[in-house]
Amino acid sequence: MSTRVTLLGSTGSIGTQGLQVIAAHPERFEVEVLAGGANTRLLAAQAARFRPSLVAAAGGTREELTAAIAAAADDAGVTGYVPEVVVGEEAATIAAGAPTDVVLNGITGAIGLRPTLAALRSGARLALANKESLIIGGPIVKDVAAPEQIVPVDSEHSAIAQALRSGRADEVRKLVVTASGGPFRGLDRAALREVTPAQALKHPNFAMGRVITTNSATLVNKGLELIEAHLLFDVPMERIEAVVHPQQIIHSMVEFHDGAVIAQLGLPTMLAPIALGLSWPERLTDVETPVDWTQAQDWRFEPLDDEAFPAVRLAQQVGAAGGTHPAVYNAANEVGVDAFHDGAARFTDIVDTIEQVLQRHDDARFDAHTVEGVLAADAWARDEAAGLLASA
Ligand SMILES: NC(=O)C1=CN([C@@H]2O[C@H](COP(=O)(O)OP(=O)(O)OC[C@H]3O[C@@H](n4cnc5c(N)ncnc54)[C@H](OP(=O)(O)O)[C@@H]3O)[C@@H](O)[C@H]2O)C=CC1
Ligand SMILES: CC(=O)[C@@H](O)[C@H](O)COP(=O)(O)O
Ligand SMILES: [Mn+2]
Repeated sequence: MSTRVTLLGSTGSIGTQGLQVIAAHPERFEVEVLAGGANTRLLAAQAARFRPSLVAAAGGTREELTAAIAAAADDAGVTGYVPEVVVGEEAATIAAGAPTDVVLNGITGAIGLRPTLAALRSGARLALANKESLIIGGPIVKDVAAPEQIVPVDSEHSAIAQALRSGRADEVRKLVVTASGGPFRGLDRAALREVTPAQALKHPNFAMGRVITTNSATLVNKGLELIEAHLLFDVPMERIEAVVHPQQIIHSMVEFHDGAVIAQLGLPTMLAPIALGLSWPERLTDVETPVDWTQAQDWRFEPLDDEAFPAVRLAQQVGAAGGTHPAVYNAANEVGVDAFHDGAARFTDIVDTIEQVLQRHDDARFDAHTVEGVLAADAWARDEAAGLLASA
C-alpha cells in the first residue's frame, strides 16, 4: 500500500531531496501535501509533477499560487489538476495537520514549531529534519508525541536511532555525535573575526540551506544537535559528547555499558536518513552508494576547540538547564545568522550575542510548557539580540 507523504519545506534542501527519494520509489509513496515558503515557482513545478491534493505557501497570494500551479501544469502537459491551495503565515501548520501517513518537516528555524505540533496531533509519523522545533518546544513536543512517532532525519540522530536498534536504550553509556568542524576548522578566534558569509557557506561535505550551513561553521549546529539528541533519546546532556570527524563518514555512535561502540556510517549524503524517515521502520533498497572498501580510507578524529568555537559548550549548559534556555539560544542565533549575512555583524558576533542574550535571560518570566510561553521567550531573545547587534 502506498504511503501518503506531506512535505513541509518542499522547496528547500531537505524537501527537494525528499521528493528525489519519493520519485525513485513511485510504488511506495504518493505526495499528499506540499508546503513551501516564498519560492512559488518551484513549489508550483513540484505540484504539477507530484500532484498533491493540497499545496501551501507562506509567501505570495492565493491567486498567484493558483495561477503558478496552472501554468506549471500546462508546461508539464498535465490536464485537470486543480489542488486545494492555502497561503500565509499559518499555511504550513494547516498543511501539517492535513490527513496523511508521514510528515517530513524540512522547514528551517523556530517557525517549524507549530507545524511539528500539528503533524504530531494529526497522528501521522513525523520525519523530523526541523530540529529547532524539538529543541525549542522540548517538553511540549515530547508530551504531544506518541512513542516512536518522531523519526529523526538529522543525519547524526538517524545514525543514533539506527545504532540503538542493535541494543537496548538502558544499556547506553553515552552518545557520541560527530561534527565536520565546518569550513573554519583550525582557525583561531582572531582569524574567525575576519571570515566572510561566502566562506561560511562552503560546507566541507553537505549542500544545505543557509542557516544550517552557517550553524555548521559556528558549530551552533553541533550545539543544537546535542540538545536534540538529549530530547530524542532521553540521555542526560553530560553523557552526550561531540567529536570532530572532518570526513563525516561515521554519522554518530552509541557507546554501551560494556564499552562496545556501535557506529553508523556511509558517505555524507542525506538521502539515507530522509528515506529511512519516510519508510521507518523499513529500509528502502539502493538509496545511496555505500562506502567503497576496496579503496584506502583515511578518517580523522579530533577534539573540539572550545575556545575558538564556544557554541557547543554553551549549548551543553543550555540543554542541561532546559526551560526556555534552548529557545533563547536558538532565537538569538537566528538573528545573528541573518545579521552576519546582511553584513551587519561579524562571524564571531553570532555566538557572542547568543552568550550575552543568555546572560540577560530570566527563565522564570516564561512558561516553557506552553507554545505561547516558548514563543514569548523566542520573541524576547530576538529583540535582545537585535539590540545588542545594533549597538555593537
Ligand atoms: N539540508 C540538510 O542537509 C539538513 C537540514 N537539516 C535541517 O532541516 C531543516 C531544513 O534545512 P534545509 O532544507 O537545509 O533548509 P532550506 O533553507 O534549504 O529550506 C527551508 C525550507 O523552508 C521553507 N520555508 C521558509 N519559511 C517558511 C515558512 N514560514 N513556512 C513554510 N516553509 C517555509 C523554505 O521555502 P522557500 O525556499 O520556498 O522560501 C524551504 O522550502 C533545518 O531545520 C535544518 O537544520 C538537518 C540535517 C541536514
Ligand atoms: C547532514 C547533517 O545532518 C548536518 O547537520 C551536517 O551533518 C552538518 O554537520 P556539521 O554541523 O558537523 O558540519
Ligand atoms: Mn546534522
